[in-house]
Amino acid sequence: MINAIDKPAIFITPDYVIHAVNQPYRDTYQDDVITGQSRCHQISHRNTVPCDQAGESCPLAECQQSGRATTVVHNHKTQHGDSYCDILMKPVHDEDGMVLGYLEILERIQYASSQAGKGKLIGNAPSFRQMLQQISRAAPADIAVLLQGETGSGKELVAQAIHDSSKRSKEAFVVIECTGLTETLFESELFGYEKGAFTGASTSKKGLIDAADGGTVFFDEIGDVPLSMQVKLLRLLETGSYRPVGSLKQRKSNFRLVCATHKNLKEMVEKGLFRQDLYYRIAGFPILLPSLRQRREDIAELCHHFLIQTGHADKNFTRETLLLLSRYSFPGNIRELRNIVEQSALLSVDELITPADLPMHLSVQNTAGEPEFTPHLKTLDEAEASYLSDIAATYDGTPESLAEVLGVSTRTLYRKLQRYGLTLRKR
Ligand SMILES: Nc1ncnc2c1ncn2[C@@H]1O[C@H](COP(=O)(O)OP(=O)(O)OP(=O)(O)O)[C@@H](O)[C@H]1O
Repeated sequence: MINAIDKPAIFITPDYVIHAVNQPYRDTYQDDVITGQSRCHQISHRNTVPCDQAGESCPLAECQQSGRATTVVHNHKTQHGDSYCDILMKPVHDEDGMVLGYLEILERIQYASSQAGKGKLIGNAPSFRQMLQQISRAAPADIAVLLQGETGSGKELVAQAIHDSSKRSKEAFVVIECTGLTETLFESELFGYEKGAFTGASTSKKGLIDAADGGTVFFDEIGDVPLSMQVKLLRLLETGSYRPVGSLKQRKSNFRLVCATHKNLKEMVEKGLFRQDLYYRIAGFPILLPSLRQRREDIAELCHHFLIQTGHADKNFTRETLLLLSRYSFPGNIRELRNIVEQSALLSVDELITPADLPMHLSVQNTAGEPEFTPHLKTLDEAEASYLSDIAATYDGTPESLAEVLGVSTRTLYRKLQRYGLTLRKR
């Protein structure tokens, strides 16, 4: 059975011992597996103890507890260095329904990494990993995804990652920037036009929707589409058909929809600024992107990443500089951090980037009494509480849909909310 799977796969017993392994698994991990002896955590994490004793959730334990298949994103030590893997763990039963062991299938997540310079999306914080898990769930399906997050938090990068790991990845990824689109521009840009449709239309032109046929359309800042255009957008999304300006013929386009916004669309719906029907059409699978403030522990690695990306790989931030950065609020999120890194690298006279090289509003922060930069580490409970608190305040869907996205039962969700004294935002 294992050999018929084209992804890395193993069969393990409840004591974590690997009893069968396929070739893709052997090709992925550096350490040799001795079947009947090696344990999964030794091979994938080089840990002597199971993952749940080393600060990560253990899919085997979860699977044992629930008796059902479970999924989790882990950071594994592979031939390619540290690599995020999307893990599927399934119980395997004998003819009498007794559990024989567990089948673990792994899929490497190519678009993200915990290490600078190794992927497009860099991060390691719990909220970042939660996001990766949601991306991995949503990407292979054709469901409409709504990305919600502050400006500069990586929405476009995530949209691209969803496209790249979908079955449409070989087709076009078309970005439509909705901010500032007038009604005329909206129609001509999206749907195209026929020759002579309006003054200046000396030739016909295909629209972006046509270019996206077979691929993905990313509507950035969907909350900025004025009400008058929302109805046209809804018709396009409902039927997949549209009419180029000046044409009598309907055309069809088959695309996957990903939208992004930094606005609270649900609140806009309540105020009558955004159509409810359009909202439900675009919010098939909402994903909340953490702000940089919610993942401060990633700042040091992101700094390193941007030094490499901007051609300053030979430079380093001093601990004091990292400390100042770790205490800043980053209203512009990762985009702002990237700009700060590039600017301060250019200003530094040698390979060490010091507080004096930071923009003024950062370098004047008082760091007295804070001797060393230490990454902002949280306990797992604190991380869960802060993640749930953010979600509880902003999630727009039903408790059932939220529980499904989070991969827990509705009862578990309510139990956790109660534990941290949280209530879901009123819908
Ligand atoms: N996790 C990440 N790792 C590395 N770079 C990132 C990450 N997230 C975002 N970036 C970088 O930060 C910048 C801003 O990202 P992006 O444009 O995707 O944000 P956005 O949320 O779409 O912004 P806006 O709301 O302004 O449209 C880009 O340069 C992007 O490459």
